Amino acid sequence: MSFRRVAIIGLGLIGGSIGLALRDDGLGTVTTGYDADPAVRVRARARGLVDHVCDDPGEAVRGADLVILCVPVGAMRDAAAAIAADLSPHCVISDVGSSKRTITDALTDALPGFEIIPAHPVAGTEHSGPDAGFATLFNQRWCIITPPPGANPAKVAALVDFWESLGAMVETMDADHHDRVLAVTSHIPHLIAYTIVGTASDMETVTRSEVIKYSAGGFRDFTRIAASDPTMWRDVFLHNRDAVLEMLDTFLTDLALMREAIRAGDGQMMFDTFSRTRAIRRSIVALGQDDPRPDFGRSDHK
Ligand SMILES: NC(=O)c1ccc[n+]([C@@H]2O[C@H](COP(=O)([O-])OP(=O)(O)OC[C@H]3O[C@@H](n4cnc5c(N)ncnc54)[C@H](O)[C@@H]3O)[C@@H](O)[C@H]2O)c1
Ligand SMILES: O=C(O)C(=O)C[C@]1(C(=O)O)C=C[C@@H](O)C=C1
Repeated sequence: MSFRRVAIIGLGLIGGSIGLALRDDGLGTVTTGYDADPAVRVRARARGLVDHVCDDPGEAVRGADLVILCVPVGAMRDAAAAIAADLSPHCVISDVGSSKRTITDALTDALPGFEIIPAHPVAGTEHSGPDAGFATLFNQRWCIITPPPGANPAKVAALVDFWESLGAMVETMDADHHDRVLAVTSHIPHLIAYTIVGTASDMETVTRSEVIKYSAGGFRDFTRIAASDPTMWRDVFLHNRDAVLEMLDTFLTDLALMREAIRAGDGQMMFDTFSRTRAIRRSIVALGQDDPRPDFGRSDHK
């Protein structure tokens, strides 16, 4: 089976990118969309993010065989409740949220009896909103699908095909495992970036102008990540709390070891750690999995 009519709820970076990618896929998929913010709907129409931008969530999902919720993690339950009465009984409900356990539970509660197959494209930028999306966002990027136990295998396979048709590489895993992995690879890195940029700008001995003036190197890379959407990231930390706290404890233990090495002048410990992490970066690049976007991975990106 393949999805002929796709409804996108939330027309920001991720929803808009899905719409644009579907427009370009040549498969003739009909797309509809809705966003709670009227100004976003205006921009979505102007950019042609979907074939039909609706002013009502129910109208957007009527007749759809795939509905993808592309709203902040904390808005998933309300977005699901708003479409419940208008869904076709056969349709698949999915999402793109950055954490998976609490979303799976919220969607199962809000939409009893529907086929819910959560997903997370591990692709994004620090930009958000309807003008931020682009059709190639998912090319060669992972999309993790977390089918709940008992999910219909044919519908899971159709969702895998759907994401592959957008250019993504797909992996399936359990929602709790997803949340622990992403806590380390995405959520804590964002927390570190938000914190270090905040720390630097708060320091009394480093004026704001010095922070800006000398931010050409590593700090500049942190500022890109720390510019990510505050609503999105607040929700991620509220909803992936347990996994983030667990991984944060491990990170803080390692940071304390590093602090002790610096205090004790243990150059060998630092050299060994930095050599190990350099090897990790080099293996990512060798696998061709550093960022394929042409303007990323350079020190002069915006
Ligand atoms: N930004 C990233 O890098 C990235 C990557 C992968 C997944 N995600 C996930 O994708 C989701 C969307 O993120 P984004 O970056 O596209 O955010 P965004 O801010 O660009 O877009 C979200 C849109 O949802 C709309 N919205 C909010 N509540 C709504 C509701 N109840 N009904 C309808 N519309 C509603 C907002 O008006 C906004 O336009 C989030 O769950 C996020 O965790 C983000
Ligand atoms: O490239 C970026 O700007 C991102 O932060 C994208 C990123 C990530 O951490 O990799 C951010 C959150 C998502 O849920 C998925 C992707």
